[in-house]
Amino acid sequence: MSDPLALPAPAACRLPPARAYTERKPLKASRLDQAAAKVVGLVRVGLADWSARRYARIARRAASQDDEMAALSDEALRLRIRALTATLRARKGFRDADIADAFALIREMSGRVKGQRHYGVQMMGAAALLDGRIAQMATGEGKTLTATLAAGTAALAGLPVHIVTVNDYLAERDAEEMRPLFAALGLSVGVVKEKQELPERAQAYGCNITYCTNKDLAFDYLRDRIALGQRASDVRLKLENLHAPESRLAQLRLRGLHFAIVDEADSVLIDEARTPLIISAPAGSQFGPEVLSRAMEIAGQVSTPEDYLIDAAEHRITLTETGRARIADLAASDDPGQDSVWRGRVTREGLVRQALSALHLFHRDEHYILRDGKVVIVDANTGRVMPDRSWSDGLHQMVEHKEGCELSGARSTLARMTYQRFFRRYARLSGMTGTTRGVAAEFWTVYRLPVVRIPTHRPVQRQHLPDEVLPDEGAQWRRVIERIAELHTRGCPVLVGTRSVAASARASAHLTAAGLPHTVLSAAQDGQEAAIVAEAGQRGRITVATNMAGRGTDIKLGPGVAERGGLHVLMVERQDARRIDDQLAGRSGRQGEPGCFQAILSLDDPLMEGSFIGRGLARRIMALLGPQKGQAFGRCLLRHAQRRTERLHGHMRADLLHSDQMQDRILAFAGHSE
Ligand SMILES: Nc1ncnc2c1ncn2[C@@H]1O[C@H](COP(=O)(O)OP(=O)(O)OP(=O)(O)O)[C@@H](O)[C@H]1O
Repeated sequence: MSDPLALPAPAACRLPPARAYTERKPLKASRLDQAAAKVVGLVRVGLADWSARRYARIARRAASQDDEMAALSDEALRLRIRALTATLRARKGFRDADIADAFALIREMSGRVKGQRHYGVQMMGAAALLDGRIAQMATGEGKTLTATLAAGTAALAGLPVHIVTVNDYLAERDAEEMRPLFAALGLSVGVVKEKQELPERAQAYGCNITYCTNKDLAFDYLRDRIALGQRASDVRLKLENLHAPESRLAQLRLRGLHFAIVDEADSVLIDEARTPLIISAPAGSQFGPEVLSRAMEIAGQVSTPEDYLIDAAEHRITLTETGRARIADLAASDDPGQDSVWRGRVTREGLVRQALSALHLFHRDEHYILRDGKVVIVDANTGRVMPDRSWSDGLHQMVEHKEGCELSGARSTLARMTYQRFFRRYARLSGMTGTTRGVAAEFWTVYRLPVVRIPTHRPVQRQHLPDEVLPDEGAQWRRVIERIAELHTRGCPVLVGTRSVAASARASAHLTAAGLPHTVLSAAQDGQEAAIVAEAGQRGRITVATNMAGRGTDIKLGPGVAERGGLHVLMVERQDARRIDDQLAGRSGRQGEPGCFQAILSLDDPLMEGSFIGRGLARRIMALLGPQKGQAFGRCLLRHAQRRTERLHGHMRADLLHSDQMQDRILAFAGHSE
């Protein structure tokens, strides 16, 4: 970057500070510790967090230097940055006065290089990040720019910083957007991308500041752990590195876990924490198509609820005793030779369970798409494809078989862990999010992260219209199309939010039938993402998007759009958590701009599947209650279904963490706190 303000001594990658592979010791996992943390967590959430006052003081102190900073020549500003770097490196920890000085300098530099000066509330948020907290800042408040203050200060102090986002698109976008500012501060910026090999990754992590996704980061750490082996102590690693140039450290991607700023922290640390991270390697044996066909056949001959139970919410199939006996009979009957695969109970039942899962739990255009004859998983949280991931324990091959695709090789697990356990290993962890609704206590119990609410820069102008609940999908789409047509005529851009590729396709079909021009953004169209997002705020645009566009995307309003009420976000399916609804709403009304959020839903909503009341009965009650009370009843039902899913997911995370902690005892190698 040939930036006129860039420091001459430059963007070179620095050596890791003191420790060779820094990471924090695992948290204590005894029941007593956990119970105590739960109580503290609840108390913390209940009490006002006074630390926000301290952050406000830091912000004021930084702002008081504005005139002095503005008067500095570019050269004088560079000298001040050098002096500050020396001060920060000489100290242990961050003092408020130093933080204020750093913020004042970075803010001034940002104004000169990018034309964007950090607001006071952004400095408050950044101070919270440096203090190891979750800064709760409303959607659109500029968290990307906020992170630069904390990351810049920590990096000047010599800490390698990881800025963690939810997807490749955001990691790359944010890195490119902020690179000129960091370059001007003399800091190097690396981006970790999905397809990179080890040297490129190591180089990106070797920079002062690294933008990456939570998936890449956690998998790279897992791979490092495999390379390091069990119980490789820090001292031993340093010694090895001194004496043997080709030591294990040279095979590592990361430089340890020093300081992480997790953007969209609720998505990364809470929602994604339900899925374990597994590194696998090609396994020796694999079942051929005949065995998979036979499993599918048997799966077609058993029935629910006598033989098996489907738990759609937990994505689990449970065989009943009757089912087990039936499967044994079926497997034995047509197979007089008794192929050895079918003789063992565990293998036999495992195969049929996977076949049942492939048939009843994993649906095309929802959980996966077909691309170039391959099954490509769609991440339920981000709505994005994950081309290099596969389901474990033979499920992936079963789904491939169901779809008639060529079978990929079977894989066996090499290492496994959870996001909870991974992020807890950071010496300094912090995060930013638009909402912590319902999960603030969990941030504390699981990660020891307190939440601090940061005020908005300008008052929020977004209008929330009351939810409308229609009895069925047909009525819902008639109403949705009517509303979109009305907004389109007014020139208002509309973002229609769905939960799956299939729902987006349905929305698109309805819009086409109504003659409304629109664009679809989903896992199937991820290549054109930037272009679609850039256009979504223009006059009269209609964009249909899965939750791919529900987080982080910054839709800029075109000329004349603010006068027409800004972007109108229309949600047609409730999400698994209220927080995710809030995030979708937050695509409009950013930075104090006008905007509107509305949900038009139906009792056919996928969330209603596990509801205590059947859809038919719910429709009858709604009709009986009349328009107004019926609406209130419908809204109540859907909220209840959402809360049920939130609770269920909470239990799943707790279970996963518990089993992970058990494993930790076996797999852990010595990590040392700072
Ligand atoms: N200090 C500032 N001065 C001018 N513009 C700013 C400032 N801070 C942020 N912005 C602008 O505000 C918009 C929103 O920023 P950004 O996308 O970082 O918000 P966010 O808080 O991350 O949103 P979300 O919660 O949706 O992820 C961007 O267009 C950004 O350029």
